[in-house]
Amino acid sequence: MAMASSRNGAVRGSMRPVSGANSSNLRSSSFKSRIPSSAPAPRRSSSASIGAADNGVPGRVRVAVRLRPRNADESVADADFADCVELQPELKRLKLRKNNWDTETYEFDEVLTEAASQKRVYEVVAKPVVESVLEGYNGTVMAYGQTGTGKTFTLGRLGDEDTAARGIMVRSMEDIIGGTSLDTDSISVSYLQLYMETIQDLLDPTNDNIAIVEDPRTGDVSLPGATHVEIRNQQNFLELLQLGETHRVAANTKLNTESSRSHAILMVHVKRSVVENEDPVSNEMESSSHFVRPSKPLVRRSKLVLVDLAGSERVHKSGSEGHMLEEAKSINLSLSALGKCINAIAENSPHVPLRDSKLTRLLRDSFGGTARTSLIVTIGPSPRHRGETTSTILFGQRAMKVENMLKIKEEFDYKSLSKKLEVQLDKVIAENERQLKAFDDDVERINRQAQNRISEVEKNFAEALEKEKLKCQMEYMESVKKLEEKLISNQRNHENGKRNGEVNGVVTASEFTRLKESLENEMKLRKSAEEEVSKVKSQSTLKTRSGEGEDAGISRLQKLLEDEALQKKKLEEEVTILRSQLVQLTFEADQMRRCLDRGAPGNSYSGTDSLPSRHSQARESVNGQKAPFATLCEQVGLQKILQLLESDDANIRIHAVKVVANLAAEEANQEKIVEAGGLTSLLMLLRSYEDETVRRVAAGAIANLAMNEVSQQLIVDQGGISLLSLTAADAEDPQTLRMVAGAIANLCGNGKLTSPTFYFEQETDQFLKTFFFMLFGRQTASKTMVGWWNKSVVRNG
Ligand SMILES: Nc1ncnc2c1ncn2[C@@H]1O[C@H](COP(=O)(O)OP(=O)(O)OP(=O)(O)O)[C@@H](O)[C@H]1O
Repeated sequence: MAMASSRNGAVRGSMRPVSGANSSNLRSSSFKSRIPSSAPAPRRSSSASIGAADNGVPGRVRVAVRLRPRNADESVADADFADCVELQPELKRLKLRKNNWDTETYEFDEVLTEAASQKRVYEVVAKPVVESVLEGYNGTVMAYGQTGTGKTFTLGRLGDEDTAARGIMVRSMEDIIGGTSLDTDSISVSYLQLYMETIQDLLDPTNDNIAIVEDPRTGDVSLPGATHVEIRNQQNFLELLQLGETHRVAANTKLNTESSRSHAILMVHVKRSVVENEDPVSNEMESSSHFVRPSKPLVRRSKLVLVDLAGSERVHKSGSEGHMLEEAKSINLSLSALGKCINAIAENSPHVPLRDSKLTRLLRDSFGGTARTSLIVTIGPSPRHRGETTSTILFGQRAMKVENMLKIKEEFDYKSLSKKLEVQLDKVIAENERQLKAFDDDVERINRQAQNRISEVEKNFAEALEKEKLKCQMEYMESVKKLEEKLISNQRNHENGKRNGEVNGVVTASEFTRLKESLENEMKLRKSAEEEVSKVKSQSTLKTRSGEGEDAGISRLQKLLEDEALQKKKLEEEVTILRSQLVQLTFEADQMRRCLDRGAPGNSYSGTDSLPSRHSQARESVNGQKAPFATLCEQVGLQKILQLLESDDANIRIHAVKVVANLAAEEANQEKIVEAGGLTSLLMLLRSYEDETVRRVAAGAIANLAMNEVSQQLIVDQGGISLLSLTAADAEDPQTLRMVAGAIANLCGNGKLTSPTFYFEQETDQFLKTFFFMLFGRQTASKTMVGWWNKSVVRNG
């Protein structure tokens, strides 16, 4: 391999001054403007991948000719001779002097004189191709010419000392970087040389035999073994170019001190993302959906191939020998294969010998393929190389006949689509997570509020419970205190009575004992109630601490509260009864005392033995205070006392009926008792047969009620007479009979009840006994009764 050296001017310095060039009359023209058919508008593919079968846009290979200025040798050697070519750039013509008197004229797409700047050369030769590459087409810019005519100068100069000297490679990359976006597009390069029919990697010299891979379906050529370097900026690229140049094979020949011995191929891969226009129909359909359909991403992959061919040479002129001769042969062979292919394509030959050389295989897309191709042929002015110049010009002329079919390679960018979908999915997931978190926060907040509310309710409940308990305790203590006071006062009275030797058994010791027991029971009940309350409270505290089953706890507490209320009600009933008992006892003691004072028995029913009488209505005490039963009635309530008549407890019933009987002795209460349903209850007790005392006292109560005119009619209406008669018939106790008789007497005494005959249809002994008592026990028996006695009872014996 020949010594590596720079061929791009970075080392060799700048171009020598143009000699003999007259550029003042040159008219600038655009290569692009002359190839309107090669500037197709970008179009969109309807398929995922656009193959070669798709309709393309015709695009002829454009050819420009560039004349190198005379070099130092030529200035000396050809000093007396005119250039072998004469350029007419304004006419895009070149006149080739065959000899002093004969010229041949050739037309090119662009004619660039020795004075043409690198910038102009780039703009007319390469820029249209670069623009096409940015649009998605493949493009090729190739330099062909005799050795030493300026191919590398045109293509490969870096211009690091003089930016004006930058060649096509550098300027192309500048425009590609400027025309793409780092965010959405990518640029990568491979730099290779075809040397002695092997493809070598200029970016990695160890990679020196790269295979050409052809896609049998599309015919696309690729070099998968080549190094691909991503380009992020121009500096990046310049460094790569320099690196590649150091690895390119060059040699010193007679015609070029730095003659390229290989074809250099720079491949620039451009991948651009384009967004397909939205489909309005599907957009409408999807507008109602929450899912935002991502725009359809497409990707266009294009390739710019910049080829700096090795120079064709006549070996006897270049002086190549030995290995260099082999190189020259190989170079000429590949260039000749390229020429043959171009000829075949230009002449529409059915066979194009692409396979004759690796160069033609590599460039199959550039000539007769889908790429936009621009060829610059470089020539020297020296008449000594007229033959080689002619050959170059003819090569260019044939190339101009080659028609390519430009096609965009466009495909769906699945990678980008998946990336976009991933981003969208991430957004949806993030949104979902945000909503979930908000929901959890809401739940937590509601839970917290509920917990606070429960705590508040529990606190209120505990407070209410405590208050209720205190109230109960206070009431209880008060009741007990009152009871005890009354009990003490009764005991005192009792003892006084005893001392006076007037005890008649009304308030017995056993009754006091029972009362005491009742009080003790009451205390026990109260104690158990208190225990229950503290138990409930501790349960409530435990429940609150554990924080479990608040609802169940609350309902249990409510149940306990209800039980407590029931218990309280019971206690109240008990208190009522005790009160009534006390009142009863007080009353009886008072009555007894009064009787003793008067020296005669009381004449109203006392709940014991006294007969009811109209004269016993006044129940006010001497000093004008209310009677004890009236006070009881006010304290306890008549309704409650009457309810006790139906109590399940016989003891309570007895006390209740006694109280009611005493109440009934007071005229002011009689109507109230009847209106509150007391009469009905008393009549029922009369017939209950359960206890003779009850019957007796009930009869006494009825007898008291019978003194009232309103009550009398109600007694009759409710079948009271019949009940009294029946009671009289089966009563064993003379006291009972006496009470019944009193009741009937009071009823008859009214005078309004004129048909009592039915009383006497039952002529039993008991019945007669009743009336016996009635007649002899009471002076106030009615005349009707006496009449009946005379007529019926006495007559019948
Ligand atoms: N247009 C030009 N203006 C000034 N100098 C030029 C021009 N073209 C070429 N040269 C000079 O001519 C010499 C040969 O040029 P270059 O090496 O580019 O030729 P080449 O065609 O690449 O040769 P080879 O095929 O042997 O590699 C170089 O010194 C270069 O600077």
